[in-house]
Amino acid sequence: MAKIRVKNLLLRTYIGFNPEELINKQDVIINLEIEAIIPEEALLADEPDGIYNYKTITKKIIAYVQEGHFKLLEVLTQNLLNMIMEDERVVWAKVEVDKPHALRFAESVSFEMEAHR
Ligand SMILES: Nc1nc2c(c(=O)[nH]1)N=C([C@H](O)[C@@H](O)COP(=O)(O)OP(=O)(O)OP(=O)(O)O)CN2
Repeated sequence: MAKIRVKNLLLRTYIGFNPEELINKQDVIINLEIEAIIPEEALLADEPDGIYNYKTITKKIIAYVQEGHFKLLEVLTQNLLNMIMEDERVVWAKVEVDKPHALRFAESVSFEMEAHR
């Protein structure tokens, strides 16, 4: 078992329900923690056969977020967590999605959710 962290994935998407947010993309910053089963043979051989490939899930998330339209930050966060948990090799995962500049006077606002199998 190992914990994979994808840190500060900076993407742009439609996020929010204010009129201007419905038509203008905004930055979101995504942080992932994923506890996944590591195949013993991959460790022994130092080969990627059967590994939980962190690039695969990251690219899937990039495509989903950049092509999506979301009103609630909690919906985007929950959907990303569900996507990660679809893989049976994932034992536990935590997702935090920041919406920087969303609140006047605040550096950022985020939702954090986690799930375990
Ligand atoms: N479980 C693991 N998954 C992945 C590993 C790993 O060591 N363990 N390593 C890789 C790649 O080496 C990755 O680190 C770099 O891949 P790449 O340069 O293709 O990533 P990019 O996001 O820069 O790819 P682009 O297509 O150029 O955007 C992957 N998984």
